[in-house]
Amino acid sequence: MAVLIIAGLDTGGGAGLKADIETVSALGEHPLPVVSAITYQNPDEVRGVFPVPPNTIREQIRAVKGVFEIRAVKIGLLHGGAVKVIAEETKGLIRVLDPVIASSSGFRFLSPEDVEILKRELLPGSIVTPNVPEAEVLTGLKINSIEDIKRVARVLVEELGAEAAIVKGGHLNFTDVLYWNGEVFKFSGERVEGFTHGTGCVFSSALAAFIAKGLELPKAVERAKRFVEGAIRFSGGEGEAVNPLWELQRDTQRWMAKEDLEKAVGELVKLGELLNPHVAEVGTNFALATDFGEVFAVKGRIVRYGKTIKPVGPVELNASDHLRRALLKMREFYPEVRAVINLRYSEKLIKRAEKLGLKVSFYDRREEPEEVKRAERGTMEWGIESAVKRLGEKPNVIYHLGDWGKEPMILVFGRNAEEIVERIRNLIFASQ
Ligand SMILES: Cc1ncc(COP(=O)(O)OP(=O)(O)O)c(N)n1
Ligand SMILES: Cc1ncsc1CCOP(=O)(O)O
Repeated sequence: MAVLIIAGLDTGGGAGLKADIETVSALGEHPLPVVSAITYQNPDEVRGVFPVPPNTIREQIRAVKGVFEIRAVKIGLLHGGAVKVIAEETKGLIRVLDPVIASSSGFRFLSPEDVEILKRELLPGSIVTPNVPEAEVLTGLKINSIEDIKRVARVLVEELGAEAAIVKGGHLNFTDVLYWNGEVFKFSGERVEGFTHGTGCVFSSALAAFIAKGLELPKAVERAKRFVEGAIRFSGGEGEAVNPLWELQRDTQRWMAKEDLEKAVGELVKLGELLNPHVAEVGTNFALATDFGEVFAVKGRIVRYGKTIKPVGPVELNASDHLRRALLKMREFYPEVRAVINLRYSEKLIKRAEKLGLKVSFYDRREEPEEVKRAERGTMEWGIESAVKRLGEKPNVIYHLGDWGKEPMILVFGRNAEEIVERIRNLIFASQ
C-alpha cells in the first residue's frame, strides 16, 4: 500500500524523510516521498532550513495522487507557506500530522505565526501526534501529569478539530495517550536506552504505515509505539539517531552470527582430541556477539566426550550467561571484541599465549569487593573490568586462579569467531 510522506530532509541522516522512508519500507509499505524543506543539520545542531516553494510541493503531490492508491499520508516538517497547499492536496485522505515545531536541540522550525496557520488549516481532520512540548504549544496548556495529557488530547480533538490526538509522554512517564471517538486509550511504556533523535518522525510514519495496512487506530498506535521502542533500543551508529531498520538488521545479524558460530564450533570439534584436555571441568562455551550486543553461544556448553569433545546443544541466542556478561563488559571498553571462549586454566597455556604475543591479564577473585560478592551477579563484570584496567590496554586473554568452589579459568577473546579458532589452534598445537 502507498503511504504519501511529506517531510523535510535531514542532512545528518537521522530524522525527516530518510527516517520516514526507511520506516514505511521496513514495515512493508510503499513510500511516496515529497520534500517540503531541506534542512542543514547534523546530530548536534540544526543550522538552517530552505523551504521548498509551495507550488513545487503541490506538483510533487499531484505527480503521485491518482496514480497510486494512497492509504495514508504522513506529514512532518513544514513551513508556513506550505500548509495551505498541503491541506488542499491531501483533502479526503487519512492524514497523520507530526507537528514538528522545534528540534530537540532547540532549533525553532515553526514561528508562532506558522503554528497558528498549522492549527487553522491542517490540524482539523488530521490524526495529530505531538510530544509534550508540542502539545503545550498547540493548546497553550501546561502538562505536568498524565491527567494533563488526557485533557490536552481531548482539547486537540474537541476544540481544535483533530480527528484524533496521540500525545506522547516520552518527556513525562513514557505513557502515550490517544483520544479518539470520545474515548481515551492509554499506552504505557518504559524508558528505553538508546538514541532518540528522529523518534517523532519514526512514530508518525509507522502509525501511517499501520493505518495503511488497515489496523484500527488504537491497534496502530500500539504497534507504532512498540516499533519505536525497538528503533531506540537498536539505535546507534554515525547518525546518532533511532534506527528504523532495526528489525531487518537485527535479524540479518542474528542469522550471520549463528552461521559464523556454528561453523567455528564445527572447526573446534575437528580439533577434538587436542582440545579435550583444555575443556573446563564445568564445560567450555564459545560466544559471539552481534553489533547490537546480542550474544549467541552453545546451549548446554561444549563438553568432553570420550577422547574428543562435543557441543551438547545447538547454537542459540542467550545460551550463555557467563560468557555473555564477560563479552558485554569487554565491549564496553573495546567494542570491536565480538567473541570469547573459556578454557580450563593451565600455566602452560598462559605461557604459550604470552609467547604468541597475545596480551594477557588476570583478576584475583580474592580481591573482589564484598558488595560485589554479595550481589547475585557481578563477579564476571568486576573481573573483566579489573583485568582490563590492570593491563591498561586491550587484553586478548584473561585468566583467574579460582577461589573456594570456583574453578580457575582462561577466557580467550577475539574480534570474531574465526579469530578465536585460530588462537585456539595456535595455543593448543604449540602447548603439546
Ligand atoms: C527534517 C527534520 N524533520 C524532523 C525533525 C525532528 O525530528 P523529531 O523526531 O521530531 O525530533 P528530534 O529529532 O528533534 O528529537 C528534524 N530534526 N529534521
Ligand atoms: C561456568 C563458567 N564460568 C566462566 S565461563 C563458564 C562456562 C560457560 O558458562 P555459560 O554456559 O554461562 O556461558
